Amino acid sequence: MSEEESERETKGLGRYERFRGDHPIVVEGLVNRFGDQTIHEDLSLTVNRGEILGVVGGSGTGKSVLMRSIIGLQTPNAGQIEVFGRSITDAEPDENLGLRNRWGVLFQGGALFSTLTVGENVEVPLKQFYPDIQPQLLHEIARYKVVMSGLPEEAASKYPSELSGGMKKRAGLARALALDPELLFLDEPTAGLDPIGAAKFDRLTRELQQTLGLTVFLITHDLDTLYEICDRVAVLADRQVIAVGTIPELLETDHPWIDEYFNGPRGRAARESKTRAETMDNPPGDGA
Ligand SMILES: Nc1ncnc2c1ncn2[C@@H]1O[C@H](COP(=O)(O)OP(=O)(O)OP(=O)(O)O)[C@@H](O)[C@H]1O
Repeated sequence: MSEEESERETKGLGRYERFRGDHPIVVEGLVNRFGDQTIHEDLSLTVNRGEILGVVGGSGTGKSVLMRSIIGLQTPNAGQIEVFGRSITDAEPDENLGLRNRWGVLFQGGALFSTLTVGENVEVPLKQFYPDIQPQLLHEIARYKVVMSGLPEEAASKYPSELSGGMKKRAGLARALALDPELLFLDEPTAGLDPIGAAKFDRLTRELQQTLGLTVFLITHDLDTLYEICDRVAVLADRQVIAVGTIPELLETDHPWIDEYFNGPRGRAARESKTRAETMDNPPGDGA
């Protein structure tokens, strides 16, 4: 084995290689407890490369804790988590797995540094992973990510307090995209946005996923988002992922929470809205 091959064997993917496996995230037998409260018990989930996976569940079912476990911010009590084929759970908290620059995260609320401009916020991960980068290049990359996230270029010099809720989400997205990730984690990206802003954010997510070849792990309560852009949906309930599949597949399960969620008034409205949009795009008799 050459030196290069042996290094790859121990370190995993080289920085400029893309993950070619089918499943960038594999979670098996995950257990998370806080005191005597069990959040996850034997939870398993496999994410397919290139998909947008919606993650849903009632409040407090542990969607954010699951995301935090996958990105190594939460040490589980038991179980295995592999990201890009490397174990997150076996690693020491500070161990450099060569993975953290391969994913981007949009936390709930954006989690921007309030004393930094939007551009400077985007520069933070760039500086962390490329400490020798030239300032001019740093600014240019940051501005590019700002524009890519659907913000005007001038937004780069604004502070988070000067932005609307929707713009803050886009700024958080720009920072999540800073390092050209292969995997994007979005925690309730459309929460607090008006329906038009939410629909625009959904479209942006889909466009970015398609053009950049991203795999997206998307926690949401937004039924329209699920219908519009998610390839599959994972449902958290009873401390586990109780079902994962396309929405039609989920509708065939007879779990009461899934039934109430998708067949309740909001679920029906989202489905009808999706059907209406599809009918307008492909009117009957248009396919001849
Ligand atoms: N660091 C922590 N210490 C103690 N309990 C925690 C901690 N983090 C999360 N929890 C608890 O774990 C449970 C799951 O939290 P989590 O934020 O993952 O839920 P969620 O499904 O994302 O909820 P929501 O949809 O309301 O955002 C909650 O009861 C929460 O209080």
